[in-house]
Amino acid sequence: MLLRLEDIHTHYGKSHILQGVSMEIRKGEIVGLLGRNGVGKTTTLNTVVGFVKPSKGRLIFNDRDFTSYPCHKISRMGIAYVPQGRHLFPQMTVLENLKTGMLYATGGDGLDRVFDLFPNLKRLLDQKAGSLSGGEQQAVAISRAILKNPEILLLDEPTTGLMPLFVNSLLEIVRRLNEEGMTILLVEEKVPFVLSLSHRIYFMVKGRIEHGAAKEDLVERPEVFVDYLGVRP
Ligand SMILES: Nc1ncnc2c1ncn2[C@@H]1O[C@H](COP(=O)(O)OP(=O)(O)OP(=O)(O)O)[C@@H](O)[C@H]1O
Repeated sequence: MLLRLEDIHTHYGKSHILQGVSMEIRKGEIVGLLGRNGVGKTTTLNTVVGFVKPSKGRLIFNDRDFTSYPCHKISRMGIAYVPQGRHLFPQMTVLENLKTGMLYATGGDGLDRVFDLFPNLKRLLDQKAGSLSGGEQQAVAISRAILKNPEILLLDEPTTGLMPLFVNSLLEIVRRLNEEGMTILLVEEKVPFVLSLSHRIYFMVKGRIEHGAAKEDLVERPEVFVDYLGVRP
């Protein structure tokens, strides 16, 4: 098992947001995390990367308990995050943004790999990140995350604000990263996107994982999506 969440409880002040989240992600998988707005998907990712500390439960990565680790140590361990909204530095150039991802770089082919995945980035290096299109910004955000050569990449709503053409190329990029060995945890509201990519999907309801199933099982039982999300895939 690469990443395991064991009975995770997370609070924001007095609000008890995660109420016992347990899930497992095996090496090499793409795992989707679905749920209605506000059930705690982003909080789950924020808890894994150490932005917020759980009040109860354990986080395990490669058999190591990292529940109490600070963010930078979690990042260095091999967990990368592309947050919702991308969080680039808009006034900095693309290259400067990428360099922030190289601070803790542990190896890999660095920028060559990024240009291989996103050839267009090469001619945008001197442009301010804030001037780029949504698709280009997403490319920078993903590139910055994978420069650390992580074992697992957490993606939060990566298709938000992308034109359909970019959504398709993002799908191919995520698939390719996975084929090259990267494990992916994907939070995304576009169900067809998640269904197309994921090997397994977890369904979250009010701060808990209520259901988890392999993609093949879900394809045959679309009513599961209605039960947990209120939509058909
Ligand atoms: N910093 C915060 N302080 C207090 N409450 C928060 C904070 N961030 C999120 N919440 C609350 O925690 C709950 C879960 O939010 P979260 O963003 O994890 O949900 P989500 O499933 O990712 O939903 P969405 O798809 O809307 O992003 C929501 O009720 C939200 O209002």
